[in-house]
Amino acid sequence: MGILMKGKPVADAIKEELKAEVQDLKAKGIIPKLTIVRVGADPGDMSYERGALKAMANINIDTDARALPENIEQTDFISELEKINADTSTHGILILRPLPKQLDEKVIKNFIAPEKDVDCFNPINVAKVFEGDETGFPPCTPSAVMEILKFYNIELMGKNAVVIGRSMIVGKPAAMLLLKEHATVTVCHSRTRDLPLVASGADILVVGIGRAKMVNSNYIKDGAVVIDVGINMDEDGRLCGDVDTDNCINKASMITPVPGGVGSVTTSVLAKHVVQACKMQLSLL
Ligand SMILES: NC(=O)C1=CN([C@@H]2O[C@H](COP(=O)(O)OP(=O)(O)OC[C@H]3O[C@@H](n4cnc5c(N)ncnc54)[C@H](OP(=O)(O)O)[C@@H]3O)[C@@H](O)[C@H]2O)C=CC1
Ligand SMILES: Nc1nc(=O)c2c([nH]1)NC[C@@H]1CN(c3ccc(C(=O)N[C@@H](CCC(=O)O)C(=O)O)cc3)C=[N+]21
Repeated sequence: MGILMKGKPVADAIKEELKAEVQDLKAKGIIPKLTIVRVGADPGDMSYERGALKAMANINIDTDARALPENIEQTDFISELEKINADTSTHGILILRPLPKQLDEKVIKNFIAPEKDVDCFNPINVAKVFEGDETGFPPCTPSAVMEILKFYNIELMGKNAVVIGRSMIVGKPAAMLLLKEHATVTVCHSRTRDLPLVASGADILVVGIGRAKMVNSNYIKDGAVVIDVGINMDEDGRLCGDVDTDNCINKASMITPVPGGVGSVTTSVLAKHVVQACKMQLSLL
């Protein structure tokens, strides 16, 4: 029987460390601040925003949540963004994505100030993650994956890691972060042939697909460590991952649940990035 790797103790450990750091900053008259930019009212965006605001309040990080109209034009969006870039009281900016289609992410990504870009939208930060340069912020979700692996003492050096999914927010950066820790990384996607065969070669399997419970025990090597990044709704409208946990728990040695796994660590990582951004901007790092 495999062990569930819950996110809460990981999130709590990150938060405790941050609270002390934020207190030290406060003594210097500095309060880190995150500005969240949301366009429209997508339920996924709203739930992430709620979680983020709660996490920041808990750590005493200031927040400013901007809700922009669904039909905002690109020039107006960019001028809003430039104002936030220029506002020295805000240290981190989270733009909830994906943006509606009139807003071209390929253009907008270049406008977010790289030093405030706490979720890796700007290509400068993408390049830093690719290089393994820790002055750049990886996206919070794959960082949360790495925090969980570290917390549960999962050895990565020389291990076979398979990532299913190649998006810029989950799969690709997760692959780069695993590579930095000396895992041998394979990245799979919708065109991968015989996915169960490739996945079952993994000592560590990271799944970020967006297909409810797609990954079953045929994808799992005996004793594998499984990280489920997926956030989906099942037939009964309940939150579930991309991994069929009940089906895999006897084969895997360790597995993250959904809810209560990666998603519950993501907002703590976001807070960590905001504090780091604040310190960098004030030359305290
Ligand atoms: N926990 C958290 O904090 C977060 C969780 N998520 C969740 O993670 C999941 C992935 O999100 P995201 O990366 O944004 O999604 P995307 O839709 O951007 O990417 C999905 C990836 O999965 C691949 N894929 C889709 N279907 C299959 C299949 N049948 N077999 C193999 N590969 C497949 C796609 O391949 P191809 O490239 O070939 O199309 C693509 O690379 C979602 O469930 C999302 O809700 C996302 C962000 C944060
Ligand atoms: N730039 C950007 N980055 C994102 O990471 C991003 C985004 N935009 N837009 C919206 C989606 C959606 N998303 C969620 C993450 C976790 C839960 C979630 O439910 N998490 C917890 C429960 C709540 C909690 O404990 O905070 C869990 O998995 O148990 C929901 C939604 C991130 N996203």
